[in-house]
Amino acid sequence: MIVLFNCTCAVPTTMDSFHPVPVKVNPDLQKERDAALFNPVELTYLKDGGKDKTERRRRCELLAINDPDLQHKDISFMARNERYSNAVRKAVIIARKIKEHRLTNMEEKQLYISAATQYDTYGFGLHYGMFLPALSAQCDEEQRNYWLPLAENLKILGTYAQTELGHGTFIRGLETTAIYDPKTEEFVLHTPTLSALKWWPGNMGKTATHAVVLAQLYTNGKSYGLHPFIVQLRSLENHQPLPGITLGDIGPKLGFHSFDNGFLGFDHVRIPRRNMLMKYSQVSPDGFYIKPIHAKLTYSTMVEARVTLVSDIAYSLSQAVTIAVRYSAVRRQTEQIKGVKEPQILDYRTQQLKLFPYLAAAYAFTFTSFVITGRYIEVQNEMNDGNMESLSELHALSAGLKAFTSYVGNEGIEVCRLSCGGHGYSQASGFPELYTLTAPISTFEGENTVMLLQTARYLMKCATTAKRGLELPRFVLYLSQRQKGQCPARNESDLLDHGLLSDAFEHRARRLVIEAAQKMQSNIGKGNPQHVAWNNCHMYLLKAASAHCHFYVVQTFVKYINDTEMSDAVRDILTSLCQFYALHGIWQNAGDFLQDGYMNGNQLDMVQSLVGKLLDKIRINAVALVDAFDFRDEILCSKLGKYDGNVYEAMYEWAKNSPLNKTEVHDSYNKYLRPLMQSSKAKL
Ligand SMILES: CC/C=C\C/C=C\C/C=C\C/C=C\C/C=C\C/C=C\CC/C=C/C(=O)SCCNC(=O)CCNC(=O)[C@H](O)C(C)(C)COP(=O)(O)OP(=O)(O)OC[C@H]1O[C@@H](n2cnc3c(N)ncnc32)[C@H](O)[C@@H]1OP(=O)(O)O
Ligand SMILES: Cc1cc2nc3c(=O)[nH]c(=O)nc-3n(C[C@H](O)[C@H](O)[C@H](O)COP(=O)(O)OP(=O)(O)OC[C@H]3O[C@@H](n4cnc5c(N)ncnc54)[C@H](O)[C@@H]3O)c2cc1C
Repeated sequence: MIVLFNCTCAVPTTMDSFHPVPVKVNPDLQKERDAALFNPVELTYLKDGGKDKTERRRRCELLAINDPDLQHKDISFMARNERYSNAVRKAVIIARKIKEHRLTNMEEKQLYISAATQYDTYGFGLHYGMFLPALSAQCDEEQRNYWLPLAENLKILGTYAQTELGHGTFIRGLETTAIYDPKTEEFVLHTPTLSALKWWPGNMGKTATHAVVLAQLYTNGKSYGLHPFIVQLRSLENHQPLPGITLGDIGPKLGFHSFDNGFLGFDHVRIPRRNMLMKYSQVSPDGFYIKPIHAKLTYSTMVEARVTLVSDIAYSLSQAVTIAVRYSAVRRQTEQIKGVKEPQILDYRTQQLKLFPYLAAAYAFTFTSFVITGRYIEVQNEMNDGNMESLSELHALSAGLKAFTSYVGNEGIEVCRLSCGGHGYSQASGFPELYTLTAPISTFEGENTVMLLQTARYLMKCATTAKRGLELPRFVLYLSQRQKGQCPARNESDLLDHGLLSDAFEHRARRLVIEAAQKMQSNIGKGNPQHVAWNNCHMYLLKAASAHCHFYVVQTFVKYINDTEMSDAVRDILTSLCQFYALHGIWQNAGDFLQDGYMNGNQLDMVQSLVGKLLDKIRINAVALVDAFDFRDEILCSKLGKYDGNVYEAMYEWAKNSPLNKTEVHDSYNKYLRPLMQSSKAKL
């Protein structure tokens, strides 16, 4: 390697550091680490749930990273076909290795998969991410006993086929039909129109042998709405599509290049009656329909996926800020005083204002993901006991948080990319892959606007319940409390109080929810039908749902700090980060806090001044805060975000591997350039 950058510092060799020693660390990055006011590893333990969990995670990651069978050239240099093939190859190896390493616990499997796939998609993502969860949630016991062992042992490979070419959001409008034929005790699956082709399901184009297909159930001449069916798509002998089934890949997308999102059509395909997943609703051999205990139980796979996506977005945003903060500590730009070294770009206030809100959000979303995952497990247990009471709450919470966090997460990743200037645009930065992997989270598993409107729908009902003085679930209890008048902050120190900040977001959410409910009422009062009133009020509803989610995140951050044991140093930095998250949120949404006079101009001035002051507190700890996420270089896959900060050498090495550099003179010179240049009459 040509050394273009001379480094002098060695990585600290504490017991807790897992980074390879002795690499030379960029001195600017080392200086940042030396100046930090807390030990990042303490925060790592906190985030992972304890030192033993951190160690277990690192062991799992190393198992994958050090495995020669899982190595390959950089995916940036692969064409799509090669990427797909590589993803499938790795998925097969991963499955074998998980058994060999006896990784039985789900968390360990996920850690291993994530380290093994690095920043590419997992070749069996839909199989494990949606097919298996759908089977687990929707099969009755006999079906579970039959299908789960086949799926778990990869004897069959599955996908989740719901969306159609003409219908994604409005799933009640899906066109694929499953008509019961009592004579043969079979369902006949059919795609009646072009727009009814299943379109988008991941791993369906080329990989899956089976699918959980969502189709409109008809029996005895009556329609009973959407139900899940397990359907074999390809032969288990030679992988050819079965008779009556049309399958293919939908072509290249913005990202997800290794993924075979597919299309699927049925031409009167017959499946046995017991291929309808019958945990909640059943069709008897003679065609009698038994309805589920809750109408929306068919949608439960999506709820689970939305909960998971909150963790995924927190993870991706953490990666983006890690890359951008480390690079900003290493990158120097624009001489300020003649002859004095250019400053680190991290010292520019504008750079801090770009990055620190997302650094704070990455922590806020991580803690939020813990809470929503916990709530999901609680509700799941209640539902297993036949109690469906909290399903609507969970739907509203997961839909809203999936949308709120993915909006911010996608925006944050793009801002982080921009904050790295030109190099952020290179695939070497890791941003293009990170961005395109996370961008569709705003769309899949429920388009974000639609999801926020679902949350709003629930909040409108709660507002009515509150008005009637009836009981509300814990997470919306605030709607039944009276507004607290004006913000009591008299000085900046008052504004740093977590309770006061949480109250401000609570006030804003309650006001916007009540306002949206009033707008709806007055719209309906004017004689508009419900759906027209709803459409007329979209802007209020969206704002109300978003403010509710924002409050939920602030409140969760505050509660996490209050309820969790940690050292004073870590508490101090998390407190600053939480204050910054909340104050920056107020500053960015100042209109909402001023609109009803809850805050005044003077208080807003103080908010702005505090945002500036907190930048300094975060600045000194910024590198340590991203180090605490504890991403190995092999997982971060970014030449800009390397732990040792030796960015320029890494970029140069990486560029040398570009396929265009295989020969000094490219073929196109002889084919095109030379004839052009030599045909010219002009002589040198
Ligand atoms: C060895 C290895 C072992 C282990 C490995 C472990 C892990 C594997 C590792 C990695 C894999 C991880 C991830 C996967 C990999 C990659 C991911 C890649 C791609 C992602 C895949 C993407 C998939 C999809 O996108 S699937 C399709 C998703 N589609 C949607 O989300 C559609 C959105 N639309 C809807 O949800 C609905 O139609 C609607 C918009 C909600 C409206 O529905 P509907 O019209 O029916 O309802 P109404 O509006 O009339 O409301 C009626 C009523 O129902 C309530 N409601 C609605 N939905 C729900 C619900 N879900 N639950 C509960 N209640 C619901 C609604 O609020 C109304 O209530 P009220 O009447 O009371 O008001
Ligand atoms: C990478 C990727 C992977 C996917 N994987 C799968 C998969 O494995 N299986 C699967 O079944 N599907 C999958 N999907 C499909 C995905 O779930 C849908 O695209 C998603 O649910 C959004 O639906 P849509 O495309 O119909 O969007 P649309 O609903 O057409 O959205 C377009 C616009 O219309 C607006 N809009 C729609 N309805 C309303 C409304 N009621 N009120 C206000 N505005 C509205 C939206 O806000 C948006 O702005 C995948 C999609 C992608 C991009």
